[in-house]
Amino acid sequence: EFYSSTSGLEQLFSTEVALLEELQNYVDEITQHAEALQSEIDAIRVEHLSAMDSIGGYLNNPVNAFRLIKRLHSDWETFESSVKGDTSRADYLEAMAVLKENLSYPSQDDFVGSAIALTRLQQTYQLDVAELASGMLNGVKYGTAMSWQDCFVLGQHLYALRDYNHTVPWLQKSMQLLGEQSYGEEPASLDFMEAVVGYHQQMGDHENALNLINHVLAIEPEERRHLLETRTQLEDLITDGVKQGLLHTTARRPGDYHSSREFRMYEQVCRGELTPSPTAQRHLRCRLQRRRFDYAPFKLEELHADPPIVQVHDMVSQRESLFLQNAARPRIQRSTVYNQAGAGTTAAAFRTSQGASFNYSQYATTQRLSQHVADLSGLDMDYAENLQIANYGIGGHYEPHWDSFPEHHEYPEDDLYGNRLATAIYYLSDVVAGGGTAFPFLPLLVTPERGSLLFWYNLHPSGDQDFRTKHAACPVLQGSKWIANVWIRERNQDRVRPCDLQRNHLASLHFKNFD
Ligand SMILES: O=C(O)CCC(=O)C(=O)O
Ligand SMILES: [Fe+2]
Repeated sequence: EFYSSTSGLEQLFSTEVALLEELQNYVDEITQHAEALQSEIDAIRVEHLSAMDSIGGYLNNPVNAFRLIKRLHSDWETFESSVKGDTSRADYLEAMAVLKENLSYPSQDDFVGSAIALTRLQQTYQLDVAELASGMLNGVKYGTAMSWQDCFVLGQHLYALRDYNHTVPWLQKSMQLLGEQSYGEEPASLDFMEAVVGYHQQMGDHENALNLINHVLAIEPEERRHLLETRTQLEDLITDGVKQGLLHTTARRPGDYHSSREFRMYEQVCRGELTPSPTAQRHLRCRLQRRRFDYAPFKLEELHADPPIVQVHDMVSQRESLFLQNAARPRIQRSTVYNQAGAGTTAAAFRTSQGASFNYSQYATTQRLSQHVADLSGLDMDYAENLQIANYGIGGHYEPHWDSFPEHHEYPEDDLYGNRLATAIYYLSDVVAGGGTAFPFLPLLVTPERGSLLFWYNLHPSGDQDFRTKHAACPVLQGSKWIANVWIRERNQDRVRPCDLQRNHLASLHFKNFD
């Protein structure tokens, strides 16, 4: 399970704010010092300028003679000692040492995790590297463009992660951006490009290796003659269609879930490319469902007929959503981001593993969440697990899974609850882009809508797992996603879900080992 959270990033952002402030202090101090010295220099220069007309005449003036001697006797010493006595550098380093003890810093895992999240988004939503690097998402400008160094570091890490397919376009982009720099044709830049040729060669990406060599040779044909031999080799490899190198030898194994048909379907559902057929949707209705007492009826939208999946709108108010987010925020902050001294657990994480768990009785709001599900489903909430609140940041996701436990699941000895009969997910936020709940087999994509509730049964009436209910949280492309999960167990629910003695799970068995 890989979640990532925005609350972690907020902590890192404050880290950078503090670092920036300290560095600004330092720069202000040295600027002040430099300005003081500069005005001394200027004054002496003016003096010299007027002396230039006639040095003899100038020095014959006793006042000028005195001033020259006085400057050399004491002023220059003052300048020197003001440089010697400048504590700004030491002050800065000292302040930094203290800051590092107390601030949150990302770990190596966070760095790798954020690089993976970026390529996950690229993969799932088929984003264009050029667009992404320019700070655009789906044609919308979301941030600053990436530098050639950003692209290079990302490429390098993908290389280290052996994700060569993603490495290639990032290195390519990096070199293109480097070529466009004012210093792009300087020897140091060309040396760098030569080194990157090596990466492309290792990966067996002959085309990009050749392009880069040609680029370098066009700028320095004489100095880079040693590349000619490699160029010929590459040309031959391309002509002969030779496939060698890491790109080809480290291809994904056939058993890899990420290259399975099921996973590709999941990604297509996330992108909105795979949707239920009009026939399947024809009988779906929106309706108002009456409630006990005089509560407003549920605004119920049928999303899928068999297995039935409904989304109920306007269940939780904006205020309640924010209350729940704030209640969960301090508790989902995990220690994957730690401070550099290695002492603190204060900092937040890119990954929220399980989110935070709440007893329904803890707050009036959590009680209401439970009551709504009881009213809607008629199920006995005494047999529900604690409420689980989770937050996904950019790239945060949950790959396809069943909420129900498999047939041979080992329940605790004294288990009174049984399998997870039903799932209810409250969406506690809208999501700007991505972050839908995908059911790859149906194939249904549910768009998170703040305040709504998604509900379905994970088990057939026989108690067998309904394998059609496999679902996932698509990666968040933009924004932050908050949900609250309600899982209701199967015990004592017979009044609402009478047990079927027939094993009627054949309809879903096909999806058990799909691919
Ligand atoms: O976040 C979602 O949309 C789905 C979450 C989920 O499936 C789960 O937490 O089990
Ligand atoms: Fe789930």
